[in-house]
Amino acid sequence: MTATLMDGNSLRDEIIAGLATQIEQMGSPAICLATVLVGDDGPSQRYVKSKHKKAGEAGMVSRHHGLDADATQEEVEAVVRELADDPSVHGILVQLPLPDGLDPEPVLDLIPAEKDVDGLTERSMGRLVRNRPGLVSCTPLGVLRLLEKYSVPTSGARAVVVGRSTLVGLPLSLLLNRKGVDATVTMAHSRTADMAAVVREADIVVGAAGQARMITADMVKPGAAVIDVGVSRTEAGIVGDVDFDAVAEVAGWITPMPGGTGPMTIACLLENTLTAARLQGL
Ligand SMILES: Nc1nc(=O)c2c([nH]1)NC[C@@H]1CN(c3ccc(C(=O)N[C@@H](CCC(=O)O)C(=O)O)cc3)C=[N+]21
Repeated sequence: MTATLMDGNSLRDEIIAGLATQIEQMGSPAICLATVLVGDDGPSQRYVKSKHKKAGEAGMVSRHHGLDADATQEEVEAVVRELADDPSVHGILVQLPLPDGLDPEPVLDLIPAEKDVDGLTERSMGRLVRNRPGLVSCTPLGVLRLLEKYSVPTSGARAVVVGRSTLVGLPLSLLLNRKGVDATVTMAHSRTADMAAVVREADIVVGAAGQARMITADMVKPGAAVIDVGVSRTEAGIVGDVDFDAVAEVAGWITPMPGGTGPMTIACLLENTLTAARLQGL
């Protein structure tokens, strides 16, 4: 393998240790992250569990609200409303997707901007677009931290983000385009014509489409940084958007999967929770 491995696990540990120190210096206030999970999806339960474990390591407290898969819209909204009104809760994360039949939009609308540790509400997304300070989606933040940590040049670089989800692709494109990061960003998606040619232009490629191993070695410019955010469930387990083994022979940097952007998402969620607590006057 020729590419430098971008190790999300070790950077996560570093970030969490830093958070623990900061919280200790604040006098160890009870900073609380609340998660809401509807249904009994296995992987979602695992992610949520891991979020709670890491919150503890950062010196935070956490709360979980699990609802049955057949919970009604009103029941889900009641839980979120209660957390929104509870001054001892600083961050609220509603695990997406919600089961079929539930509309996420009115649920997310109930999260106050200062508790929106996922950066998904209209207020948070609006602030991001308008370049105002606010909470930003954790996975895109994690991608930026990895690029920074490994000194991947971004200014003037061509970045191609494959996937346009509101959770990852869209906010990440905006962040890469920001002053200070200064990449030239292309948002590619399922209707992009000649995807291979578009990706081949990129100095930074982010796979965030959820299409198993769609980014192949022939699509990658030698020396490019390749970041895998994709999560596809296959019979062989969870598979990323990047054809890792072959791409690692071409790329300059590459994230492993697992061990790349997943752990970074959790680290940045906790970072956002501390920011949220401070926004609330802690
Ligand atoms: N409102 C909301 N916010 C989210 O941030 C959110 C969400 N909904 N829905 C689902 C996705 C997925 N997600 C992951 C988090 C951590 C890992 C992670 O830590 N993965 C480990 C492996 C874990 C395993 O193998 O199960 C790794 O990549 O090393 C993966 C995926 C957050 N998401």
